[in-house]
Amino acid sequence: MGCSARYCLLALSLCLVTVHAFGVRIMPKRKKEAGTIDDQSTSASWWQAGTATPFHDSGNEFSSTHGLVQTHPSSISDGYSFGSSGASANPFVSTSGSGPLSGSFRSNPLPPLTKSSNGKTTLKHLDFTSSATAELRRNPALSAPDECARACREGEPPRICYYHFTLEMYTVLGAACQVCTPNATNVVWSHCQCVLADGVERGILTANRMLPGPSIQVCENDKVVIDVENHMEGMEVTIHWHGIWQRGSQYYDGVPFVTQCPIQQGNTFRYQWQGNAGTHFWHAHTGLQKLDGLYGSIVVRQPPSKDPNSHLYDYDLTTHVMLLSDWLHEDAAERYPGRLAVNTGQDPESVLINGKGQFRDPNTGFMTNTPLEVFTITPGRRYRFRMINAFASVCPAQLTIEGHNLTVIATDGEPVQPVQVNTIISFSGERYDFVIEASNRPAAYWIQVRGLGECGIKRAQQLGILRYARGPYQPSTPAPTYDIGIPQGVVMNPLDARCNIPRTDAICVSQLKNAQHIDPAILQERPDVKIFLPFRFFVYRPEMLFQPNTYNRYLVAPQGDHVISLIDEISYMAPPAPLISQYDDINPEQFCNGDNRPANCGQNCMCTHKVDIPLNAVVEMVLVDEVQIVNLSHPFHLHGYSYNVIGIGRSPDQNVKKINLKHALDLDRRGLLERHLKQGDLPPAKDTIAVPNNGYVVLRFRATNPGFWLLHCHFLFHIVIGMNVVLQVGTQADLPPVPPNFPTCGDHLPPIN
Ligand SMILES: NCCC(=O)NCCc1ccc(O)c(O)c1
Repeated sequence: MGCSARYCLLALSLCLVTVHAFGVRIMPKRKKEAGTIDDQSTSASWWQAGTATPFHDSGNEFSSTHGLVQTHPSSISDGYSFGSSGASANPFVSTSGSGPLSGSFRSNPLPPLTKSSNGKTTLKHLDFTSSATAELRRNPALSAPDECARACREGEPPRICYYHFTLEMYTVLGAACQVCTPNATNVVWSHCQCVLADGVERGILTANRMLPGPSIQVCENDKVVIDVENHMEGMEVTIHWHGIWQRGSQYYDGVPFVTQCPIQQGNTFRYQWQGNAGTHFWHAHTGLQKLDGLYGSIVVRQPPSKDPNSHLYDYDLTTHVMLLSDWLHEDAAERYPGRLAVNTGQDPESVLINGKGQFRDPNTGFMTNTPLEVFTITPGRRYRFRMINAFASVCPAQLTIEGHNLTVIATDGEPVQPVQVNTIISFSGERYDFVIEASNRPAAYWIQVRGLGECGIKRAQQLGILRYARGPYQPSTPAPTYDIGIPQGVVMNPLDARCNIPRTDAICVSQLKNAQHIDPAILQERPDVKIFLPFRFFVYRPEMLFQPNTYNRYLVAPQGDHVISLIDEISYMAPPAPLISQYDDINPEQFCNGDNRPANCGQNCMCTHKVDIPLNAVVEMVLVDEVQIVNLSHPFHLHGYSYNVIGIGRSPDQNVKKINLKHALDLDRRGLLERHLKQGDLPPAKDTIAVPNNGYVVLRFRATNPGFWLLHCHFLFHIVIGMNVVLQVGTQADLPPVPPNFPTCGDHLPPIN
């Protein structure tokens, strides 16, 4: 079969790649499969006809796909043993280092995972041998990523965990895919730079040529150091560590012009922080870069004795992170400010699970046959999974796993009393940790992630596989489709947000109970500070927006409205220099808030929205949805804190069709805002919460972390049109000093000579 080079390079499952002295020769591995398209040589994508099939190598349980070791060969050899059941070996034992890091250790009876050149076990998709070797060699105090991803033990000394992210413009299905895809002898190339995504070629942005970028997995009290080296042509960047409170490291929160100057092209910026426990993630906070691929997971583990839910699971594996993202087949910038005729709106084409998936072209019906993500479990064991919603679009994500209940044990890094559900709906920026018991028939089961809301139009979804070790690779049931999915059963976080009625079909976030002690001051009747923040869009009339000599920003929403975002009638504009490090360089007139609106600031009032909060105050915030678009609930993320979710609701007044600030204030006056403050109420702690459309949420926190903290809708396109506000907690005097040689920036407007 004279297969064209291009096709074979892409169609990994059909071809063997044999390396000869003269180069790479490509040969058919087996006869063409029924339904396989064998001439897509002109296509930029990796297609097959028919339904989704999990990609796997020829039956070797320890094989990887395209050089990435995706799953643990066996949870026995690769588990963190947190329970009494089952001794486990930690796979991340440094051959040169201090020996076994977990309590129990037994030799691995199975073939080893990929070995890197230094002989360490590596997991490429976690970048556990990082590109940081130079710094690591220079400084023996630093631990490598694979040394830090370990079981955490009380009394064990903390480490300094070092990461190096090289940010670049890169490509899905680029030429790297020619040199390190799996081959006949299953040689695994541990640093394969091939990014497959959903099998559709496009330009992307990457950290270390990976999608998602490197995973940061450490123990509580470890110090995390990340050198971010920006080589994206003509782009500046900051990285935000979503969920990390940055107490004492306020300068490293990664918000452009709030906590730092953006990192210029060619520059390296060193972030340093200590992580609060939980499932978090990192992502670019500049422009639209996050949607083009700049994100990755963060897991800060604890000794089991410190996790109130540790008795519920046996394993907390490094590979059981489930990062969900939405995916376009073009640069995100193509959708901003937005188009009117084709590719309108901002809805994604596709969804990825840990950067993997397949895509069915709605026009041709052809499906790419790139690998699906596979999570391996062993019968009888209980596993902690850590789900991260890294979506950028407005679509909620619905996760369902065939044949398995999900026991939710934490959200946004904070433990909750366990609740059992069958499906989890999450919004951009949220995390849900759940336990799966491998108690079903040993087989392979579908994982379905559906994009809801606006994503229903394109029916964007993705599949993954939950596989029992030594069982079959392929689920025996037909692949769930968008319309005929896995039965949803009990829903975590129902879209209808009907939260103040007893119901058996759903559990709201406000019905979760915190699994930890709550500061009694949080539950006192009157908070020290109460802030009502209504938010909405302002819709421009074209005559106003395109007034000659004016250049106001805008987003073309899905229905063609030209909008900006308002919080308390203000659209956030970043100042020209960072608040935290160059406060005095900023013209005070730049600042504003609801009580201090600039003179003549019209309906599209744009300024640096800043609300001042005294240090240590008990703060209550009421976020009120004045957008009032059915099916659109905005997830608000607060930097620097977790808040307690005191209440979620809608107007109890049947005559009120639409909630607004005035009505919310009235409800509050009449004591009708839902607040769970009774003795024994245990409002859960979160850092990202969806405000139900036409509803409100009541949040509280004690402002013990001084700094400049962004509070914003986590939808990416709403951030860039101003749905943000900065909370300044305390004063400059409460903050640690600016790190030495902290980069500066600002306007350059010298006198004209
Ligand atoms: N009567 C208000 C009309 C309005 O606000 N139109 C905007 C709708 C919108 C904006 C941004 C989005 O991302 C989105 O999905 C929808």
